[in-house]
Amino acid sequence: MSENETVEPVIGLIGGSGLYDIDGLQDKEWRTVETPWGSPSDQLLFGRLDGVRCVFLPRHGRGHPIPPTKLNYKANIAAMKISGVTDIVSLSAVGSLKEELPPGTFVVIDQFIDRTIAREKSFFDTGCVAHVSMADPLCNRVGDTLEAQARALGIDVARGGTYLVMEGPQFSTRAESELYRTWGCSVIGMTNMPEASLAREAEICYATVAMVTDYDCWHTEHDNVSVDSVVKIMQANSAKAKALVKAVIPALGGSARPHCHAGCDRALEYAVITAPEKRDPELIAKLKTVAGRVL
Ligand SMILES: CSC[C@H]1O[C@H](OP(=O)(O)O)[C@H](O)[C@@H]1O
Ligand SMILES: Nc1ncnc2[nH]cnc12
Repeated sequence: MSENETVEPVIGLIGGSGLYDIDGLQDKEWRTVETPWGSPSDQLLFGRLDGVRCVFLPRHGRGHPIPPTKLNYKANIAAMKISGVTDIVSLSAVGSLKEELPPGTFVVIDQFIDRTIAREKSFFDTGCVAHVSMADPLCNRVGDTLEAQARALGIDVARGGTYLVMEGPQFSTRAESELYRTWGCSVIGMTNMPEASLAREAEICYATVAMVTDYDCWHTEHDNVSVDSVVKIMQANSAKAKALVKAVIPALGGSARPHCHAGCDRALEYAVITAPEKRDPELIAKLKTVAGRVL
């Protein structure tokens, strides 16, 4: 895409715990999308909202059969790219690491600390090496829209904050929770990395609405996190989450837009370092589905 070209936005939504479908889409159709990295968590739900094309993926699959470590993050992001998605909104349940972020708050985060240890983190590999910038790991343009729409709906929203990504599936020990608090982290969850870094490699804008469901296990006046409490709060939040999705899709996709001013859609511009004659043709063929613009 040249500097002056515009892009027709297609909005991707990745629904986390408690969000396995979305209402109000027109021309809804669940479709199987295969990728060179295997199958995504489930079929993808294609549809339109106010004329804007959107694609929904339940991150853990419908019925939540897949744990955070076993998610095929590469297939999930590749399936979004293959489906033409330009902007991803991740909707995720998180624990709060700050007193001032009580359950029910929506946090439009702006940073990650990635403590995961058992996940494949890059589409690139031996035979084609690339290093993208993750200094600003979330798309500010999409984040601004999420914040503005949430405020307009009267949702309690905080802008900015660091999401600590833990491996799981067990929740944190109290010592870990306290440690992450001393690091200044705002919220904790198990899924948004490497999802966000793979979206960056695929040049898809990516932002997260982290929906606080609990105070993890550090707060002396609140119960320790449990699945039961997460699900209860997600159910209580679901009307707000649905309203936000309905508002954000037309706000992000209402008209053709130029390049993302945050630069996410050109993240690979100077990232590939492997000399053309040293590239592995088999890997390049796979990579063309996500990084075709620069290969
Ligand atoms: C069911 S509580 C733990 C679970 O919830 C969050 O998932 P998601 O980010 O997909 O909403 C958290 O990261 C854990 O995977
Ligand atoms: N306290 C917590 N830790 C990790 N993931 C979560 N998802 C929701 N609450 C969480």
